[in-house]
Amino acid sequence: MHRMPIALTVAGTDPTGGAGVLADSKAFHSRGVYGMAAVTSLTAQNTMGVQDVFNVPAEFLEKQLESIFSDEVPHAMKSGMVATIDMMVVVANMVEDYNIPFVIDPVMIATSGDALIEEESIEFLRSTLLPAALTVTPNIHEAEKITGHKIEKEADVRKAARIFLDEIGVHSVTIKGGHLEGDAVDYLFTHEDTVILSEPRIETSHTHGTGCTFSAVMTAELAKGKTLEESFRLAKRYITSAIRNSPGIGKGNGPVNHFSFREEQVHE
Ligand SMILES: Nc1ncnc2c1ncn2[C@@H]1O[C@H](COP(=O)(O)OP(=O)(O)O)[C@@H](O)[C@H]1O
Ligand SMILES: Cc1ncc(COP(=O)(O)O)c(N)n1
Repeated sequence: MHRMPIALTVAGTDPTGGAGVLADSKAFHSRGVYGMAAVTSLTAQNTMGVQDVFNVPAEFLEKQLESIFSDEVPHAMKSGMVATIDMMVVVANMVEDYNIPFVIDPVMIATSGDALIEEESIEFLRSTLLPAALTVTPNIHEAEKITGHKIEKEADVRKAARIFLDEIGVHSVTIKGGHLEGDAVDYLFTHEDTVILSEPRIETSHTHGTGCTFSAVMTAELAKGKTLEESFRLAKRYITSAIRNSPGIGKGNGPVNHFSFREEQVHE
């Protein structure tokens, strides 16, 4: 029997498969990791926007997590869309009980601009959930919302990182610069050092689910026992390939290709 590393995602669904648990599961699988998923919310969405959201009751999220953890403890986990404080409490309790690498993608708004979590839950996210993570992976808008500061250039990214590390008390923060101008530059800040990764910007509107996919790949690598920096570097290479080879699905902001990086490596 060959035991595979296991990664768990705690996130919402996107029935068109570009974001949320479906995207995470594809990313886990393509990295050779066995994927599990506990669903927080069902969304009715597509590449054009979010048409509706149905939040799972927090007690039922808890039941899903109990089913998983009483059977197998994953080697790493991530959270995506966690819409309410009650659901955040359930996730925070679970993380406290099991000491596994935990990546928080602080999903707040979809690429289309639609809100995905309750405004009141943001303070709870800041005070309780974020300090429990090994790393938190905000995009520029999420970093602005969490720190309360506008981010336009690298100096602002560095200031935001100080707030995450010194005031919020995160272990590390991975700030994704996909929404800034110029090259696609991402930053990993820990208390000890900073790693900056840059790739030329790809001219495309097909970036639906990039954040979900990026954090899922980091989680998959952590599940294999890779370091935070190794996981960050791999996720950057993976997402660049995934965006470059997007499958052109839908009428709006289409999804990325979760398998192109793997195919490139097979042919290397
Ligand atoms: N047009 C692009 N070209 C190349 N890389 C991109 C592009 N847009 C986003 N990325 C990369 O995709 C990842 C997700 O970033 P971002 O778009 O900032 O987050 P989110 O999907 O959460 O909004 C990051 O690694 C970012 O640098
Ligand atoms: C269920 C769900 N979770 C997350 C996102 C954000 O997606 P992105 O990765 O584009 O920020 C989404 N649109 N839907």
